[in-house]
Amino acid sequence: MIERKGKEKGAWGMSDYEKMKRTWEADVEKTTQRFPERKEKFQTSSELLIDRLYAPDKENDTYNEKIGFPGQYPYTRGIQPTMYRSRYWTMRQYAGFGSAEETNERFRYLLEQGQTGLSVAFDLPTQIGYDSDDPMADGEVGKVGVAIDSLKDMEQLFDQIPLDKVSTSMTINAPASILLAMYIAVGEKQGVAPSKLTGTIQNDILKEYIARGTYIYPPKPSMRLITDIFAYCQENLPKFNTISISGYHIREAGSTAVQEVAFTIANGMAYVDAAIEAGLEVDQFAPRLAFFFNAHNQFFEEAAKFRAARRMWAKIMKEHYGAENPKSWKLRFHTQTGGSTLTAQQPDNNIVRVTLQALAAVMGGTQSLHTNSRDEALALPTEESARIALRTQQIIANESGVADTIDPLAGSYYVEALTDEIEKEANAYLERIQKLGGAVQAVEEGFMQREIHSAAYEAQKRMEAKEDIVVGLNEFKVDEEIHADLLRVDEALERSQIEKTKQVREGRNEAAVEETLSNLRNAAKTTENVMPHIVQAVKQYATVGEIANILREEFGEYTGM
Ligand SMILES: CC(C)(COP(=O)(O)OP(=O)(O)OC[C@H]1O[C@@H](n2cnc3c(N)ncnc32)[C@H](O)[C@@H]1OP(=O)(O)O)[C@@H](O)C(=O)NCCC(=O)NCCSC(=O)CCC(=O)O
Repeated sequence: MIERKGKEKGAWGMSDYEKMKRTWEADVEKTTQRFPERKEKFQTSSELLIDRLYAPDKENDTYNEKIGFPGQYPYTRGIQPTMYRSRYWTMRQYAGFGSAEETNERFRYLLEQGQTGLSVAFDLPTQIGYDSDDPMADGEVGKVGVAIDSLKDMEQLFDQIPLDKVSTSMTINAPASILLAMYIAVGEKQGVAPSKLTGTIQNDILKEYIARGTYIYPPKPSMRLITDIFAYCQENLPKFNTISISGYHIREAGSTAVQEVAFTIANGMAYVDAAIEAGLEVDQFAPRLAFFFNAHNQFFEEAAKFRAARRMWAKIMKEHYGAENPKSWKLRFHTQTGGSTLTAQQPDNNIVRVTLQALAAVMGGTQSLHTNSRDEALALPTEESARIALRTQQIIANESGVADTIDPLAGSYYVEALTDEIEKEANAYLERIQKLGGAVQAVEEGFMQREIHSAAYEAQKRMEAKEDIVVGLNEFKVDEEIHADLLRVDEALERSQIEKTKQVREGRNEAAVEETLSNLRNAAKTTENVMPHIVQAVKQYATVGEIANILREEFGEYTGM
C-alpha cells in the first residue's frame, strides 16, 4: 500500500513529512498547556512505554496525504493533537422518561456515577410539538422520553444541575428552537449567560424525513428555522453546537455503513448550502456543526467509517466550500451503539455487543459516546442497566489501555484499505445526490429512502438464509422466558402532567403570552429571525404546543412523501 518516493527537501532542509510532524509536535505543546495529558508516563502492564503516537519513521507520500497527524488536515487520525491522552471522550448517556422530576433524578444519578455530559430524550408529543393535554398526545406522554410543555418543566429538569459546568445534548428536531430557547431561559435563571452555555441540539430535519419521522413543517420553512438557529447562536451562544447531523437513524433504518456516511455528509452539505444562501459566512457557522453516527458490530468497518467520514468532511469543507478556518474542517461527532443490533433474546449478550461497538467508536476517534443498555430491545433501561452501560465505557477508558496512544489502528493495511474504500463508495453516492440537485431534492424524491430500504431488505434476506448469524436470534438459541426487571412509565403521569400544564397556563400573564406569540407570528411571515421571539415567548411560559402551532399556521404541515 505504501510506496516511497524520493522527496525534495524544502528551503529549511525539511521534507513535507518532517514539517507535518514538527507542526503536530508544536500543536501538542500548545494543547497540553490547556489540556495536560492524563498521566506523565503511559505504560503497558509489562511496563513497556507507550508513545503518544506511532507513525512511519520516514518520508511517505501516502501517509502525508491520506493519513497525516492527529489534529491536522485531513484529520484521519482524529481532530485533537493529543486525543484521549488528554481527555477521554464525553460519556453522554441518552436518558429521559416520565416527568421532569424523574428525569432530573436519573440525570443526577448518572452524573454521580461518573457520566461527563447530559443527553435529553424527549417524549414523542414534545418531539412533534404538542402539549401533553393535546388529543394528539394521548397515551404517549412521558413514554419514550421526558414530557416538556413549558419552561416550568425545563426548570425542574435541570434543577441543581449547573449549566455552566455540564454540556447538554437535546434530541429535538422540528421544535429545536423552542427547546433551545427554554434552555437559554433556564440558564439565565441559574445566572448563566447564553454565551457560556455548552451543548448540542439535534436540529437535523432532513434525516427526520428520511428515517426518523418527527417532522412538523415542510422542508423549506424547516431549513429556514435551522439557519435562523445558526445565525442566532453565532451571535449569542458561540459555544453551542447548533446541529447534530445524524447518520445514527439512517443506519437504524437499515442503511449500510457506506450509506450512513454518504447520506449524513450529503445532508451536512445541504445545511451548509442553506446557511450560505441565508447570507451566513461559512467560517462563522461551520465550526459549530456537529455529527452523530451509529456503531455496529463489524468492528473494523465501523472504525474505518469514522476515519473516512472525517477525511471526507475536511476535504469538502476546504476544497468545495473554500472554508479557511481549520475548525470548519473538523468533523466532530457523537456515537451511539446500534439499538437495532440488540436482541430481546438472551438480553445480557447485548452487553458484549455494546462493548464491541463502543470500542469501534473509540478506535474511530469519537468525541462523545452513548452506550446502549442491555434491555433496550425490551423497554426503557432500568437504573441498573443504565449503570452497566455507563460502566462499559468507563472500563474501555480506564482499564483497556486503548486510549493511551492516538489512533492505534492507523497503518493497518486492512483498516487503511477499508477507510479508502468507504470514502470512495460514499463519494460515489455524493456524486449521485449532487446530480439529483442535492440532499433536499434527493430526500423529496425518495432516493435515500429507497436505497436504505433495499439495503435493509438484503440484510434481512441474509439473516433469514443464515448467511449472517445473529447470536441468540437465528442461531445459538435457548428456551427462555424473558423476565427482565423492566422499567414502565406510570400511567398516572399523563394526568399529572396535564394538570401541571393547566396550572402553568392559569398562573402566567396571558396578555404577555399573546403579545410574544403575535410577534413570533409576524416574524414567521417575513424573513426576520424567529429565535429572539421564541425566547421571549418561552420566558412568558408559552408552551411548546402553542409556539409550534403558530408556526404550523404560518408554515403549514408536512404530510410525508
Ligand atoms: C461535538 C460533540 C459531538 C461533542 O461535544 P463535547 O462537548 O461532548 O466534546 P468535545 O467538543 O470534544 O470536548 C469539549 C471541549 O473540550 C475540548 N477538548 C476535548 N478533547 C480535547 C483534547 N484532547 N485536546 C484539546 N481539547 C480538547 C474540545 O475542543 C471542546 O472545547 P471547544 O468547544 O472549546 O473546542 C457534541 O455535538 C455532542 O456532545 N453531541 C452529543 C449528541 C448526542 O448526545 N446525541 C444524542 C442523540 S440520541 C438519539 O438520537 C437516540 C435515538 C432516537 O431518539 O431516535
